[in-house]
Amino acid sequence: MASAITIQGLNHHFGRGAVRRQVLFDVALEVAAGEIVLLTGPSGSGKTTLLTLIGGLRAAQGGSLIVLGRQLVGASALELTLARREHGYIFQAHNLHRSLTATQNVRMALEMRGTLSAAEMERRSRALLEAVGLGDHLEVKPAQLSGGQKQRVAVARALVGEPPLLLADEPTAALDSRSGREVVTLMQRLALEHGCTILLVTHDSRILDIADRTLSLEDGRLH
Ligand SMILES: Nc1ncnc2c1ncn2[C@@H]1O[C@H](COP(=O)(O)OP(=O)(O)OP(=O)(O)O)[C@@H](O)[C@H]1O
Repeated sequence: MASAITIQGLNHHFGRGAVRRQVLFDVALEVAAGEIVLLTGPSGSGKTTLLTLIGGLRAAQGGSLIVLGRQLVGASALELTLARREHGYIFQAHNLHRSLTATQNVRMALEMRGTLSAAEMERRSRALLEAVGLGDHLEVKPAQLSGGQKQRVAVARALVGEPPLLLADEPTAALDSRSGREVVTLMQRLALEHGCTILLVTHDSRILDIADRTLSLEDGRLH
């Protein structure tokens, strides 16, 4: 099967001079297209750092990091921007726009790509919000939604463009067990229906069963 992510010899340091500190050590990882991989590990072990490197949200410093066929080590700012457009990304904090409704928040992910008509973007955004159980909250702004509902809007926004790669950082941390289960089931369905590859950072033992494989990062080393 084709590879979605191939990492070899990836190291990462934060800071300069005397405060320079290494947080990732010689990471090697191969994730096949369509695979669901969970990444666990203690707080501070480097999970978010690794996810943001794979997502092109920070520049990789050395080694080799090939994501959806693009080499991200040494990539220009433009190349990283192009890479980011191919990923769905769900953050720990939902990062919704406060002034936009749920539907507008989801639509934004499609508007950035600029390939669909306004009517089609509206249709897909509404359909996905309905799929995550927010059909009654389409025109509501984030302030009127619960934490779990906001996170479901964020999930809909990440999935609406049917990305080939979904990167999620603790997507269920703020959710009760029922909404957490709904959110991961939705991701799993996307993976099956569209061959989407999923890399998910989690401490949530309730969702470990959705994984094809679980990896552990400890002190910046992958096990
Ligand atoms: N921008 C930064 N500058 C300096 N150090 C950082 C920066 N971001 C993270 N670190 C440090 O790098 C290490 C790894 O952090 P990271 O956020 O990747 O861990 P994590 O495994 O995701 O933790 P958590 O489970 O608590 O979210 C930590 O020691 C952290 O303090």
